[in-house]
Amino acid sequence: MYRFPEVGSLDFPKASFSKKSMSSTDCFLPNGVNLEDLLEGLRSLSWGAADILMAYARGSKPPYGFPMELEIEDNPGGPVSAADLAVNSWLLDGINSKFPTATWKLLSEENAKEEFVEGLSACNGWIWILDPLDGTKDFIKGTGEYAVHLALVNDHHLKMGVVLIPEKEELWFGVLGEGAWCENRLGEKRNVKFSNRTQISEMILVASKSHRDKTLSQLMERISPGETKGIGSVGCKVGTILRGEADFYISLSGKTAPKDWDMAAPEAVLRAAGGGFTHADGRPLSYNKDNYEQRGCLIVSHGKNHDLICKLAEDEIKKLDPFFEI
Ligand SMILES: Nc1ncnc2c1ncn2[C@@H]1O[C@H](COP(=O)(O)O)[C@@H](OP(=O)(O)O)[C@H]1O
Ligand SMILES: [Mg+2]
Repeated sequence: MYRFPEVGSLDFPKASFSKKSMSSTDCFLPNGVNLEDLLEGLRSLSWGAADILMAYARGSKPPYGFPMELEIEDNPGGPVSAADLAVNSWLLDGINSKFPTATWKLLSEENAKEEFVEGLSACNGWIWILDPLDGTKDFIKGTGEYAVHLALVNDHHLKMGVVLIPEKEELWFGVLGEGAWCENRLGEKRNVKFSNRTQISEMILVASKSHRDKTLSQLMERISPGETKGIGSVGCKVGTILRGEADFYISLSGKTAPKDWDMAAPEAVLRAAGGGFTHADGRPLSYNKDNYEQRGCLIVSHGKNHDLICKLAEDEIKKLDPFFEI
């Protein structure tokens, strides 16, 4: 049986997807789950989610009986809209009904509070980590920079991820150790296309627009890339790297931190494609632990000079804040 590499091991598997190379027999999945059926189920759930979100984004009636009104609740952890809640229930119900016998648990940004009480954060075994709407602030503003994340984790290690970017008609899949690819609504596939830029002075850095404190701004300035772009949603930022439009992304926690559901699926797709996704000291991320926070300085890149970017970021952050926990 094929064993997937551990999270964080930068062994750069092949970047392209070949259907021939992937069979349901050599893929390590929960008992009774077949890879082809899983991919098919994820395709229909994802495009259904795209229909719901795009309807809300355009002010038209969402399908599947979800309410028309885009109500928005302002919470300390960020806004939650009717679109977040609709896609949350679409995904949770959909996974349960498509795979009724699978022995996995379901954790999503929207059910995390209840599940945390039940101790799901510490659970071993199979678990889906879902972000029904990543980039809610951008969704509300209407920039189109929003995504849906689904990641499958076993014993705290990533196995596969799906990142849907509705406004670009892109459905990215990544199976660790197998490869990553993009599909459109017709199921037409294309490969990841990383850029060839490796000189920091010509590389393009993407970062959050709405979570950019003084330390992150100073760090970005000190790293001094060729260009810097502010993009909403972690999935959309990683999408720019997968398309070769950008080269690396830096996430820095401050008073708040991104969570498992922000990082898990984008990491799975990027690493399955051969990219790098680590803390600046090279440590891998680990999922569904304690409070689901992904604190520290995270470096996400096309993988061609990941160690160099990490070293530079680590040195600079130590100068800016010697107490920062990388
Ligand atoms: N420093 C931080 N603190 C809290 N959340 C963060 C964060 N950086 C990123 N995120 C989360 O990551 C997602 C993308 O953020 P951004 O667009 O700023 O990069 C958002 O998720 P949600 O939209 O799912 O809440 C946001 O809440
Ligand atoms: Mg999110």
